[in-house]
Amino acid sequence: MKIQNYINGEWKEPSTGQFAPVINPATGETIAEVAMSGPNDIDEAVQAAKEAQRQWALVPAPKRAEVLYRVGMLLKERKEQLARLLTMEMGKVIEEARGEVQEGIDMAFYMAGEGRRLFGDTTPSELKDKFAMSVRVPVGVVGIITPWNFPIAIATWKSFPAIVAGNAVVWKPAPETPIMAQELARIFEEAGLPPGVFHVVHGDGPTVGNALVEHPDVKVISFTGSNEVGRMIAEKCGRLLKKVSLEMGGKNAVIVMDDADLTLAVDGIIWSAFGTSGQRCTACSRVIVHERVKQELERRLLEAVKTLKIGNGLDETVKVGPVIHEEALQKIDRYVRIGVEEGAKLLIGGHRLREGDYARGFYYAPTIFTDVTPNMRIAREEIFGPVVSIMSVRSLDEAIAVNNSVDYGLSSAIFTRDVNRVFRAMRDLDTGIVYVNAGTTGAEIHLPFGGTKGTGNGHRDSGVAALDVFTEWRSIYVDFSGKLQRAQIDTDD
Ligand SMILES: NC(=O)c1ccc[n+]([C@@H]2O[C@H](COP(=O)([O-])OP(=O)(O)OC[C@H]3O[C@@H](n4cnc5c(N)ncnc54)[C@H](O)[C@@H]3O)[C@@H](O)[C@H]2O)c1
Repeated sequence: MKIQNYINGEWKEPSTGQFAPVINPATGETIAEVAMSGPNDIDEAVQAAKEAQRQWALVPAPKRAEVLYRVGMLLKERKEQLARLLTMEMGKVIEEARGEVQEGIDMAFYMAGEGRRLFGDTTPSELKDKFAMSVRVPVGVVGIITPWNFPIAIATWKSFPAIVAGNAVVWKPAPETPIMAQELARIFEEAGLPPGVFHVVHGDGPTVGNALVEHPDVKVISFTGSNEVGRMIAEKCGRLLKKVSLEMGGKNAVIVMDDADLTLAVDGIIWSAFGTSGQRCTACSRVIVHERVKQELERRLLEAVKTLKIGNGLDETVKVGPVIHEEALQKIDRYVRIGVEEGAKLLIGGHRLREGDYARGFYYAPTIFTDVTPNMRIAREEIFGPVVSIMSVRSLDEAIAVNNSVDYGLSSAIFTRDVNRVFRAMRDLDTGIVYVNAGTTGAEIHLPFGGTKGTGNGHRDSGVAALDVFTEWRSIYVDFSGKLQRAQIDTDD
């Protein structure tokens, strides 16, 4: 399968004529080839998007929303087929792949509903016979740049609100996972989205991603990915005075207090630490446990990890799939060596899996460190693999301080039965998402998604908050007095 760009409603060869292999991480096999485009392809897509956007913005929003309803229905019909393709290109287990497609379905219906809202504000004017309101208007052409770990969900979080708000979209997916991008473009086409409103240009970050960021006709960049790349993009957008929304990494912690339901805590930790092989921005990579229950929690975690079946995610009984590629495996392994050198104690795992069926894919054993201290690198830096570090504390105050001591602020969780502790945690955990008696993953699409500190720059994906990224506020004053009324001057006082 040769994956082309989708520009102005047509499938096109990249101007470079170049393609790169797409590898199934479970088997190491090449399953497709993806276009490696150049800046010219971005320019062509942006010019077409600019043209199409003018007409699209004139379509009433409830009519724009009807396209999203049809997109939602098509995603629903094809859920199983899409989930299987997703598992093949990205590696996550089939159950999670179905969940990811479901996020897209939910987002389609939710944002279709926004087509009949897109609420503005009316407010009294300070002058007589004058009407004041503010309305959302589209920004124009939106550039979307996404990572490989959620190849379809993140694109739906960004493109659906952008499109319902009347923008056109140029999307650069991660080169590791182009198949989902191809499928989403096909679905938009079948749903009747006019040509030119949605484009996909494949390629690498420094060439194609950068061309999108720097293009003068792209008014907003919505980026999800690593902190290093996000910072670089933010610097460029700062110089260009371009609006940019950044969703980046996490170093998310589960706090387990001494009154916690430990069975539930173990389930929550295992699911959020080893689901998607730890390759979620919200993955649990730290456990902050009260010293009184540390030993018991460790014993139960060890037992649970031993039952996890690792392998090809297409097998329904597999719970942990491969990681994305060799480079990721090496990075994870480097961090494990660092942890050992820093003096952390390896409870389980800490090595690649190479034997038998694992020989050709990219597998890492679920890994738990204990006796980790908050200043160690494995407790501070994002590893993005199935590695979790246990730290012990003596109080809730200390747990909150340790949670908040890292540079990231995406997600956190607390297990406790004490309502006072729950409300303290809800107030004081410095993360964009807080879970009570659940793991650090599991966001729902109608709530804002994003984080504080090094995780982002204050914007949010999902929920109504996403519309703030893809619209501008326009304040409108209508004076029906028939005379010139000067604000702040022609008042009665
Ligand atoms: N907070 C969130 O919502 C969220 C969600 C998922 C993943 N992530 C983060 O994503 C990271 C993993 O994904 P990744 O390895 O694909 O990230 P990455 O930053 O390497 O790549 C993300 C995207 O940026 C592009 N890119 C790379 N260099 C670029 C450049 N110079 N200019 C423009 N674009 C460029 C890539 O091609 C890719 O499409 C992790 O750090 C993870 O935490 C965050």
